[in-house]
Amino acid sequence: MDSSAIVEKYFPHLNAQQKAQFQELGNLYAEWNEKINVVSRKDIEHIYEKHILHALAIAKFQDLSGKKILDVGTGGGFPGIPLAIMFPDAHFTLVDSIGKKIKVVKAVAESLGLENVEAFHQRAEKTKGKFDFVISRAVTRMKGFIHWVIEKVHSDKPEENSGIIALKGGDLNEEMAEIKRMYQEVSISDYFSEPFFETKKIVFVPF
Ligand SMILES: C[S@@+](CC[C@H](N)C(=O)[O-])C[C@H]1O[C@@H](n2cnc3c(N)ncnc32)[C@H](O)[C@@H]1O
Repeated sequence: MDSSAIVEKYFPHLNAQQKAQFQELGNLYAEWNEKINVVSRKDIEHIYEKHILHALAIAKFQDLSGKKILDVGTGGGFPGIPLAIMFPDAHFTLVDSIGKKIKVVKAVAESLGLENVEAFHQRAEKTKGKFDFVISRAVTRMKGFIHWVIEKVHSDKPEENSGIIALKGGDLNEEMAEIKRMYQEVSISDYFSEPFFETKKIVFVPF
């Protein structure tokens, strides 16, 4: 398995607790993935690069300190769990429509002592509450996603960012042409130099 060194390379100011949590995270997913498949078997070797660091691209794009975040279709906890380690004073609600994946999320959060994570076996459409940001990776096309979450995004401070932050790959022109809203697209290779990120993007839809 690759190691948390790749996280420390791009986030040199982690405290001792965060370093320990990131170090443990790979082991926890390796163990849980034997029982419940949350990342593909071949990807577990590259979990730090392809899942953990990928999730943390959102931390490079947006400071989430103090924010309320909803991770829709979190699967085993991506991008929510790595971001919850990175932003201990932000609150994360993670939902997925598959119960056994949420079981993994809860177990991982508990093992790490993450007190800023709640996880629910729930469809996005049924999730209640208001959030500063809704985040996701690999769930559905943006048009349908906006429909699911439009009522759930709010901002107390209009001068600060709020909206959807999605991790996406490849050519997004066709998908994003379906939406009528303004959006911003950022290449993750602006932050991370590994070839894996060459085709990866962050899409921000402000609300
Ligand atoms: C390809 S997986 C991605 C999981 C995770 N975000 C990741 O990147 O590893 C898509 C996930 O979205 C979940 N999902 C799909 N539609 C959903 C919905 N309407 N509400 C909640 N979760 C949903 C699926 O159960 C699945 O776990």
